[in-house]
Amino acid sequence: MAETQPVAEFAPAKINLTLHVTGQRPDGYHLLDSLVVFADVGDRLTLALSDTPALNVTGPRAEGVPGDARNLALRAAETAGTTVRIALDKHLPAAAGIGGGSSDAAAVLRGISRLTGLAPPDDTVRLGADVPVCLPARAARMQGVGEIVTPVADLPRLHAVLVNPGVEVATPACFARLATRTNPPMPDPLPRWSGPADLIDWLATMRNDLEPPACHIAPVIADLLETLRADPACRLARMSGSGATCFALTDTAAHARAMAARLSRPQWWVQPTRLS
Ligand SMILES: C[C@@](CO)(OP(=O)(O)O)[C@H](O)COP(=O)(O)OP(=O)(O)OC[C@H]1O[C@@H](n2ccc(N)nc2=O)[C@H](O)[C@@H]1O
Ligand SMILES: Nc1ncnc2c1ncn2[C@@H]1O[C@H](COP(=O)(O)OP(=O)(O)O)[C@@H](O)[C@H]1O
Repeated sequence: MAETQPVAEFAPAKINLTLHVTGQRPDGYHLLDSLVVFADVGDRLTLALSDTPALNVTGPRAEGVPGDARNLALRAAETAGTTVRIALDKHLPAAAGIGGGSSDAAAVLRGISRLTGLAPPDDTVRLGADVPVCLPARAARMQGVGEIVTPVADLPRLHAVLVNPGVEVATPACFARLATRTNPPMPDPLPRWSGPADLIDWLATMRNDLEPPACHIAPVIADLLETLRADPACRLARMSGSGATCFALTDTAAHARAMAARLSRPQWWVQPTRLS
């Protein structure tokens, strides 16, 4: 098969504004209720249909990312029953609670759909719990173990700083340390927020249930959250996913940029961003 013209896809960082763990299935997977948004920072992929699968990982965060069949980008193509050549320009820290691998997998599935004209496979949760929500990459409520994705229309756009303190937290270890597995869900239906300030006030009454276990596993996360909350521009600080990346919400883009400059540390990944 002659290679097709490559298509480009952006794989944005996934942020769990809330992450409520509401139960556990008999197979051990946890039931979640999470308000998920996407950042304007992320990985960049190009892919083309080809005879043999290939993956080239480059970019500032390429180190340590598997370049072989373990990579979720290649596994996504396999799930779609397609052979592609993928160039992955990695900007997101891995194993960081911002769904880098899942967002790459979703970007591959979107790219393959554009190349073949076929719809993505149904059962994408098998690739990873975050893949279904990363497929549309739009603000959504995520439930079940990740397979139930309900778009949230008109979510006010937020300004934020993302900070990863340079430690990896293993997702299973984080779930395993939960004190309780049956915690209250978010309200149903979700409220309609009048604007960013209203949304932030409401978020302050919600939770990330994985934050206490992650802080126990990696106390540097608790220190980071304390630093974020002490900053004059911070309206709300919380961890995303199973960590260790945390986000601080600010009133304006200028505040996010100024806060990011104040937070610069050698081992930290710090990004001002917009979430929507
Ligand atoms: C916690 C979340 C929240 O969005 O984000 P991350 O921290 O990964 O970004 C996700 O549910 C993670 O998604 P993902 O990383 O794709 O999960 P998977 O590969 O399917 O699962 C990794 C491991 O996490 C645990 N797991 C994951 C999802 C879930 N609903 N219940 C679980 O108990 C299981 O121990 C599983 O073996
Ligand atoms: N494309 C990818 N990018 C990053 N990590 C990947 C990728 N494919 C597989 N992995 C593996 O998946 C693990 C989880 O990565 P990632 O999806 O970034 O984290 P998280 O689930 O915490 O958001 C990493 O430890 C890495 O070895």
